[in-house]
Amino acid sequence: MSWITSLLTSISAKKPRPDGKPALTVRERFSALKNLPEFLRLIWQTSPALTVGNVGLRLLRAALPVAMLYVGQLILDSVLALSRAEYRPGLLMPVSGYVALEFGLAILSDALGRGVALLDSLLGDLFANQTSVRLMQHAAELDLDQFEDSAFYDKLERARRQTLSRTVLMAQVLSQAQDAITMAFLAVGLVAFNPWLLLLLLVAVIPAFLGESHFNERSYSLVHGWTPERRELDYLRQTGASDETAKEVKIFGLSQFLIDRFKLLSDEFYQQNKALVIKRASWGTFFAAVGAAGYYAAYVYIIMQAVYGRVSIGQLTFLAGSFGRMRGLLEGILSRFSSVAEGALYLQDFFDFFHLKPRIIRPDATQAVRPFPQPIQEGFVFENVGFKYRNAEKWALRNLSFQLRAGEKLALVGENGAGKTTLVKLLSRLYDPTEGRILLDGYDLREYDPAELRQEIGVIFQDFVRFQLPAGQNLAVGRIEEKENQPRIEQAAAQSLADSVIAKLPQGYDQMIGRRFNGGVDLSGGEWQKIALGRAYMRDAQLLILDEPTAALDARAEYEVFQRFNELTKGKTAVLISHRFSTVRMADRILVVEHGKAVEIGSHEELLARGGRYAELFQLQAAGYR
Ligand SMILES: Nc1ncnc2c1ncn2[C@@H]1O[C@H](COP(=O)(O)OP(=O)(O)OP(=O)(O)O)[C@@H](O)[C@H]1O
Repeated sequence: MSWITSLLTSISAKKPRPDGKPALTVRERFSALKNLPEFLRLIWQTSPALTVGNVGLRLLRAALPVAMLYVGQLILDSVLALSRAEYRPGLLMPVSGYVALEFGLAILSDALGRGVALLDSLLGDLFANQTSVRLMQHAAELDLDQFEDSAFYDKLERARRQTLSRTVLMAQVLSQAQDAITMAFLAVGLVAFNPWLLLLLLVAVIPAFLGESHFNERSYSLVHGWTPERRELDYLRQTGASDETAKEVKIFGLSQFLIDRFKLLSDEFYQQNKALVIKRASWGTFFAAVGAAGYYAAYVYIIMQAVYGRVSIGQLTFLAGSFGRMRGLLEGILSRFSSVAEGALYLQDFFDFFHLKPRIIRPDATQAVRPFPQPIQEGFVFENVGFKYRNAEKWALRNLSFQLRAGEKLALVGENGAGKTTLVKLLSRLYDPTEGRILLDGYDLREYDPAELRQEIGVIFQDFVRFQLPAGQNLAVGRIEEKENQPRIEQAAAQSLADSVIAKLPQGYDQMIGRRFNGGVDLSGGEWQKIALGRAYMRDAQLLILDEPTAALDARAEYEVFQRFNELTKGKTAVLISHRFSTVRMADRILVVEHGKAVEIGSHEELLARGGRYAELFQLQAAGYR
């Protein structure tokens, strides 16, 4: 009897999951089902008409099996009666009527089955599309720092992967209801004959159900625990073969390194999964045999009843057919139940992602939202601002105080990692300070609507995005509402010197740039930078921020860009980050940042005269040119 002990241990043991957490209990598995109503509501919202149609067809279909079995019984009994009677004309009439009825039911059943499959697939596609859109919308609302958290990525990843499999869950939940109704119809006949048969059925099927749900939970845990590694696998696959990485992968001969890592991870997953699926298949075979034994016991019982003449041959086929179908249905319902429960566990991840809330939002209804000043009067004041990145030990900025006056051009200088880009991110409220505050015209930046603030700020980051879009649209992303406004796009291109780049493209503003898509043309680093700069000019922003906007430009282009920048931003506030002192010195004032603190602020001349940090850095660079 050791196999029974082993089965029971295997099913009831609370083995740790691969992610280190204990295995889910039956109660936890059931409690995941609470996600289903919300899920059904989402399906209903996708298309009420398709949902009603789907449920209606399934209800009709649910009644068909019992009707067909019953007509089968009538046919058989009348044929047997006929075979015993003398032939008389007209005697065949009822039989042919029954056969015609069964034929009609068979056609109807097929048509309904196809109708259900069609509505399932239409509803499923719509649901997947709408979910992807919701996913993108929600991701767009979240804060930048949430994107920098790897736990967040795991959630996003799981939510993404589940968009498609949710449509399978939908079909499963609906089939579950349909089969339950069919079972109820069939059960009526079976209970009338002998209620104990129903019990036998349950006993035969329940071990299979427990086994299934146990293995479903194990496989959920395996997949769940492996999310970070699966993200890494995707990353390795992408890095090993993509246009963006091909150059360095080749030059540094990295492909074997990437392949080895991929193999190591994927083999490990394969081994763990293999062990699980083999166990699952073995137990599955055993449980199926238990189910079959129950079925044949009942079958023998019904046959005996027919032999003793307690039921007719027609009833024998009806009962045996009902029992067989019920076994199939019950097995289906129970095993689907565990995969529905598994789906519901995955739904938890899906809803978890949607429950993530951004923190940088419009002030709530109890506080008045301060209108953005038109124009800015005093400017921005940093008061003892400190900022620490999520999961970072070190402060990126600390005790930072200075004023960015309205209408001035302020340059930020400092060594790598000093905190310049971080300062700019706080100014544009991609993050909020961990300590201290930033004031705009005397009020905390948090009192303004972040969306309005971002409209008034134009930022071009050093790691700006090279959108795989036509040249014109690549500029228009600076103000996407104006994407059809060709004169405006051309003007921005002229201001940022991107016009000469675009003039060389075979299809001008319509030329796809970047190599990802057909016919795309790639640009040089400096050419991309000119396009990105054009985005800043697309905006009507009161504050322009350029984070190393000219690092890839040649000396002449850089000089020209800044001449223009000064003319074009007259009266506007601007922040420039640059390591080139030829650029920096054009600013009205210069702020020197060191280890997250402001160490000096003043004009080029003032700072040189002071002979401090700026003067030292300036001399250092100037010496290189002598
Ligand atoms: N997303 C992030 N998560 C954690 N730490 C970060 C993040 N971004 C920057 N840091 C850290 O914050 C500090 C300041 O970085 P920041 O990018 O502001 O420097 P920077 O002055 O702009 O440097 P560079 O001249 O190299 O562009 C650095 O120590 C950096 O490692």
